[in-house]
Amino acid sequence: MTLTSTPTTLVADAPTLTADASPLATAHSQLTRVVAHLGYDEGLHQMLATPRRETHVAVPLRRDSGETVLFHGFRVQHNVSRGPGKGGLRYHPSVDIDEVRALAMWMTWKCGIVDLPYGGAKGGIGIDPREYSAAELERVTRRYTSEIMPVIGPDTDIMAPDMGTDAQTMAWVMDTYSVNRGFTIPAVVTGKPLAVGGSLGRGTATSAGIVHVTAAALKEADVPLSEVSVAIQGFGKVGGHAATIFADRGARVVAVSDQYGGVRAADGLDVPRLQQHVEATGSVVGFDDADPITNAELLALDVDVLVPAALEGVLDESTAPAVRARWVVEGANGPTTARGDQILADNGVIVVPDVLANAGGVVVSYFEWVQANQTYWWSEQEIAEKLARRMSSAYADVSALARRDGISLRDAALVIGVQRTAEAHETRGLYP
Ligand SMILES: NC(=O)C1=CN([C@@H]2O[C@H](COP(=O)(O)OP(=O)(O)OC[C@H]3O[C@@H](n4cnc5c(N)ncnc54)[C@H](OP(=O)(O)O)[C@@H]3O)[C@@H](O)[C@H]2O)C=CC1
Ligand SMILES: O=C(O)CCC(=O)C(=O)O
Repeated sequence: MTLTSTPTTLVADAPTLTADASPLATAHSQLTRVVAHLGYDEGLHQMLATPRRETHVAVPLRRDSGETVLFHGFRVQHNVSRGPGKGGLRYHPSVDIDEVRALAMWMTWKCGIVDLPYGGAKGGIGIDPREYSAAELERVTRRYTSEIMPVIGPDTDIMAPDMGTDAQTMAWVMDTYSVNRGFTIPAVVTGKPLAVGGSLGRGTATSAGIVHVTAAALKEADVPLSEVSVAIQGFGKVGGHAATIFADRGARVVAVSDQYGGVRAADGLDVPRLQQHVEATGSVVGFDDADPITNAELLALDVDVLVPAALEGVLDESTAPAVRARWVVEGANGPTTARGDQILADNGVIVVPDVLANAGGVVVSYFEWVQANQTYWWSEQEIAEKLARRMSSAYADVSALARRDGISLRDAALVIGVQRTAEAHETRGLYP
């Protein structure tokens, strides 16, 4: 398991979530706006707002100590009109059915925006993975997979890593599913290790996509990527690789954070050295040649680009007014609440929305699934080129629609995702 255990000297930063930050409230409010823009009736609105299927399972764990603990696990298939459900599996203490519903809905729109033959799904377990050994996490993952076996599969619902899970987690899911079916079925999950049919480029795909859309947004203002400063909240699979790729492309990464706090260096952080520090200590906190900052301070830094790449709801009515970045590129799912979004728009901040900005992950997941189904693998360069084309084309479509209709990039992205989903419903004859 690559997740490090909690360093004993670190104290988690105060959570920034406030009352209007519920992910499901945010997702519903976004859908309501877009349905009004598209002029859909209430029946279609309700169909789009309601998950097709929700699975709630009890996941008991016998701890290494012999004690038994129980977790709640979920898998929500929000929509399957365009193809199988697709979306990550999250391990985090805040996971509950409403959060998973919101994340599943965002997956539906995301897959529509980048035109993948998928619907949207998401799963999660309310567990803090840092508190459990690798053996315990393996048992939890295998039990969860056994419980949801009837509703997942390479043609029905395909999982991938999200917060708190990784390639190893996907290998356990794949193995449990395959052993139960009697033969190896690599296409039941994506984001798995190369040794069991993973794809080159999946580990960095979400972050690479974030950098592609950032470059595209900057280009519209004639600003080169090599001239901007960037602050990134979250230094996990998405934020950590994004820091590396931004730095490799010449941008100045001036601040990063994790759940314990952040670090800042006005001239730019030495990202490779920072990665080594995190591998050794489990946190960005304590990195030398940098000043400590809190997560709240990071969100308010005077930078060109702010990338929230951790939790939902961090840019809300209390934090959004302090944002000084000109661009917010949403690496996380749902980092901005409806009120936060309005405040950013009023202040002239350009928001590249999650469903577009972080879609690189699911795009390369799709490539992984295609490769697994055809049992023929592509080179890293082929994948990088296909990803770049898909992200550039999605950004261009969204930006053109935003200009044409005089709406935000978020609304334009959601209009495309929602419209493609509704069209599939109606064409299949499922629309009542
Ligand atoms: N992985 C993927 O391919 C994709 C992920 N996403 C989204 O990106 C976001 C991050 O996912 P991912 O990088 O995979 O998850 P990881 O678990 O790999 O990393 C999460 C990061 O967020 C940090 N974090 C957790 N809580 C807080 C907090 N309260 N304040 C600040 N930072 C915090 C973690 O800190 P610490 O290390 O200290 O725990 C860690 O650095 C999520 O919203 C996810 O849904 C979206 C598309 C695809
Ligand atoms: O790669 C995938 O299938 C989905 C990743 C994910 O969970 C997300 O995009 O939010």
